[in-house]
Amino acid sequence: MPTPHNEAKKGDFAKTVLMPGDPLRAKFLAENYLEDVRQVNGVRGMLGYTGTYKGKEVSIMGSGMGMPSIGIYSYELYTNYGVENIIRIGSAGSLQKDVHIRDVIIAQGACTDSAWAHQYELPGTFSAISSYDLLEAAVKEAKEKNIKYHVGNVIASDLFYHADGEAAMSWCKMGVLAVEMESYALFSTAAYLGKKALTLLTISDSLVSDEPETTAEEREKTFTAMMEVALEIA
Ligand SMILES: O=P(O)(O)O[C@H]1O[C@H](CO)[C@@H](O)[C@H]1O
Ligand SMILES: O=c1cc[nH]c(=O)[nH]1
Repeated sequence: MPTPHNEAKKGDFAKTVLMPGDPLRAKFLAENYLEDVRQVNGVRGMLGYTGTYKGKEVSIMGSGMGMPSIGIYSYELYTNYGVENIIRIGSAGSLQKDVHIRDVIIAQGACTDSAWAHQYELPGTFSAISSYDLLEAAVKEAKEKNIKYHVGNVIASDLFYHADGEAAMSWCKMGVLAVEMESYALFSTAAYLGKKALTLLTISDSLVSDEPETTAEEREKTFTAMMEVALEIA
């Protein structure tokens, strides 16, 4: 049952796993929101926890940065541990002037500059989308919590530092809300395996305005609106 990247045993993960890129965000969330919490993975420092939230069993585990990393962890959670739903809770850079620092994005779909979907040998382009019931539940919860949120497309990029500084502007023109680095692989893996996935993002910086960006500590500990939506719908 353990994998090269996960030492958890069968039954250690809940049906729903919340996945921040940063394992320390997983630790923060587990320690501050879960009851009866136990660590289930520590391989490579990719911390994973299972506990209860309002009486419901939930797991939280880091995904690491980028599509190869979330591709490994999500595939193993879905196939080896019987996980049904993965909700990514990440940070992202805004690509639209009306998407501000700390706003929440509920990702309806993800574009990519990666070759991720080539492995499926499709006779065309795969549109990676989130699971509608998770999306609908997140929108309902965000409304109830009076959170400032946007629903739409994101770009999952292989590149954080792009040689072409203007590359993001092409996605901006297509109405894409924000840039991050994992959702295309997550949504595609879920589709391929017949599982469910959603991404919630908090805007940490802007590529289109001079709003001051958030610090690493703020990204780890203060993106709680998004985290609470994810916990409620888990
Ligand atoms: O905050 P996380 O979830 O890691 O998400 C974003 O932050 C990392 C880049 O700084 C990438 O993983 C990107 O997708
Ligand atoms: O600009 C950003 C911010 C967070 N994550 C990214 O991938 N890009």
